Amino acid sequence: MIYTCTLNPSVDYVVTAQQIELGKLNRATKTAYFPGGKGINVSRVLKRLHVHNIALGFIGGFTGQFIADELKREHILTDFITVPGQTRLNIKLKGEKETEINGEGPIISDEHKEALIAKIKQLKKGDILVLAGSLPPSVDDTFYVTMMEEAKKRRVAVVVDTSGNALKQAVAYEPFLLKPNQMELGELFGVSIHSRHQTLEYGKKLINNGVQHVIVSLAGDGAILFHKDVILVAQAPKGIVKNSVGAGDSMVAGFLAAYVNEASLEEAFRYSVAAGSATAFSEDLCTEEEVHRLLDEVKIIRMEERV
Ligand SMILES: Nc1ncnc2c1ncn2[C@@H]1O[C@H](COP(=O)(O)OP(=O)(O)OP(=O)(O)O)[C@@H](O)[C@H]1O
Ligand SMILES: O=P(O)(O)OC[C@@]1(O)O[C@H](CO)[C@@H](O)[C@@H]1O
Repeated sequence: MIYTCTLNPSVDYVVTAQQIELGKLNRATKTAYFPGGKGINVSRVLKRLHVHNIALGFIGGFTGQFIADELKREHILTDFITVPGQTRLNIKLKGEKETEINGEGPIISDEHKEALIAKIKQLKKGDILVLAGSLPPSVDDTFYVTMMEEAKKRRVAVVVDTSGNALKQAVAYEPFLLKPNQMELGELFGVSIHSRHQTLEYGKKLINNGVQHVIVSLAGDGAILFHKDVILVAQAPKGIVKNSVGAGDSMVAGFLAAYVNEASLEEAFRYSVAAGSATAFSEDLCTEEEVHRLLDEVKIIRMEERV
């Protein structure tokens, strides 16, 4: 079974306006709410790709209830821990450019943290655990470490899609998959990456440190997959970007969906990039139909060098 874990879910409030001027009254031309948070996005895309999964994490208040209701409506299994306070509302402003304002999230008590660890202790060898997104302010980075330790003891494969210190600490646990974007890859090594050469250098370092698969996402420029035997470079399909929120999460879901269906590494990577781009070209997350439509448009080059 695949478990996604979103410690800090969100309701994504997407506001479209022709012009956004700070300090003025701006009127939206369109508004929409989506259940959000990185792990929840992974769960929603996996389900659309017919892969059963269970969403874990903390939810609270009317916003948390909205997430639970929406996932239920989409027939996604959940095993959330309900906490006092409100799940955050993240604002996604779509004017000429995309601007995001992410909330902080509720306070999580020690009792609720332990309840989540107890759920991780129920996972079994062969399960996959996706740890995705930021941590609420009351949960420190070592919480991901505790979860990874429990997962490792049980030979559960771990996927990590987060940033900052939490991402840095994940490397030592030899995760199955890391999906940093170029900026997050740089942050991992305390550098800022500006060239393909540097992306290759630091991606390879992660593999040499024991990470099994690394996908560095490069937005409209595609992505690079690193594995000990091969490096694959993908060009993203061209299209009109409607919403890049969740594109990276869709990549994670696409890769896992293909992997559990025993696709080759190259096929899984192709599926991953197609899913990322399909989300970028959609208002909400991608649909299976759109992912399949884009598959042939993902151009992959196999690099000769081994890591
Ligand atoms: N402009 C675009 N055109 C085509 N594909 C895109 C575009 N932007 C994103 N994608 C697709 O989505 C994938 C992930 O994008 P990106 O690198 O922006 O992820 P991210 O930074 O993790 O995003 P997020 O945190 O918003 O989910 C890319 O590898 C690509 O396949
Ligand atoms: O604040 P975090 O946890 O880093 O990111 C949260 C978030 O921006 O990520 C998802 C897109 O990847 C959105 O659904 C959500 O609002």
